[in-house]
Amino acid sequence: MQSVSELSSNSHPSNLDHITPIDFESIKEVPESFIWPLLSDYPSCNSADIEPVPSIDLCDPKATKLMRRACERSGVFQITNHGIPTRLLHKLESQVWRLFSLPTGQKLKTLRSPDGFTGYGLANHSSFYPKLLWSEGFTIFGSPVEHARQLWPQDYTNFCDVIEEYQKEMSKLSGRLTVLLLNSLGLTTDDLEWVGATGEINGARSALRLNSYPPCPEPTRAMGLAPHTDSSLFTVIYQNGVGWVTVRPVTGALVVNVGDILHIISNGRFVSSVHRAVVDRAQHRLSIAHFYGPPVNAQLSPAKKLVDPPDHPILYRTVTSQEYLAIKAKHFDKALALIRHA
Ligand SMILES: C=C1C[C@]23C[C@H]1CC[C@H]2[C@@]12CCC[C@@](C)(C(=O)O1)[C@H]2[C@@H]3C(=O)O
Ligand SMILES: O=C(O)CCC(=O)C(=O)O
Ligand SMILES: [Fe+2]
Repeated sequence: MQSVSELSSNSHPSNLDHITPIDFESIKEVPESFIWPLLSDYPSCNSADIEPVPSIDLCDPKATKLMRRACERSGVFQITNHGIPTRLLHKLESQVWRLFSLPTGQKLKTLRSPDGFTGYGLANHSSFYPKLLWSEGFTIFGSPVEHARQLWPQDYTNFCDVIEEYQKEMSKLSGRLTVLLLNSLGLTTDDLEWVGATGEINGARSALRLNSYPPCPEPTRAMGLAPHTDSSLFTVIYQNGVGWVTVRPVTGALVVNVGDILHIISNGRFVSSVHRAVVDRAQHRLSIAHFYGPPVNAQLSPAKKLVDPPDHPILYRTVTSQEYLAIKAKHFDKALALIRHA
């Protein structure tokens, strides 16, 4: 995969093009602005050379050991026995279809603002790339009721109820995952002042990102989401099929990837996985990503137990979550380098 800097340009046009998805209903061919430099990492037809992402059963007594190995190697794994009801996943998927199949004009009523996050639009990292993303998305922080009322003035409660139920389930699952991931580092929840005993984060800054990747006539030349790492502690993703370059979906499984913040807390031991989303000629792919993150005022620094010079020097200086998000929003893939410990 090309490095992010190879793909990105010096100029960062922040015009509306990098916020407003195209009208996929009327488009018949891929405009030049969506054709990326030849991508060397499009999933090859033979899946033999695709390193399988480990699938971990959360009830397996070896779960923490398997997680540690996956997080040290790639920063991504799939989970089964996660306890999220299948009928909820199906209800969620049908609400997400319902949103993205609205007429473009209707969706554009909730277009996110240039320096905002919530609402309809291209992923924020689009502005770091000269080419445009073949995708559309919708970001939710807390309740989506304001935007839902604009999308469905007469009938918005179903959407809000399903989103709320999913957010509650994701918070519980994220608490379980936090305990397991900290244990896999030899840490407990006491090592992080902003995490409760069962892994829940008081005042968590969590977000839901709904992603839609319509069928694309030139799937090997377009980009669904450009290479990036997530700024979360970790992200839990439900996908309806097709899958990433290395992640072939196991039905019913959820994908977990390590975010920048867990990478910092692990003092660099866990990989914050660079990932991207591919598109397909025939399939319309959806994914729902839940970003689990600390409160904005949380002090982020490598856990003391993991700093042990000279073999394990401290890699990052302390920043608040808010400071890190601001550095990431401005400097994107250079954010971690900018907070390296002198
Ligand atoms: C809570 C988050 C996390 C965000 C910003 C905000 C809402 C949308 C998320 C994403 C989703 C798509 C990739 C990414 C890189 C992007 O551009 O928008 C993510 C970003 C981040 O993880 O930094
Ligand atoms: O669509 C996917 O599977 C990737 C989503 C993602 O990486 C994101 O929303 O940050
Ligand atoms: Fe991501």
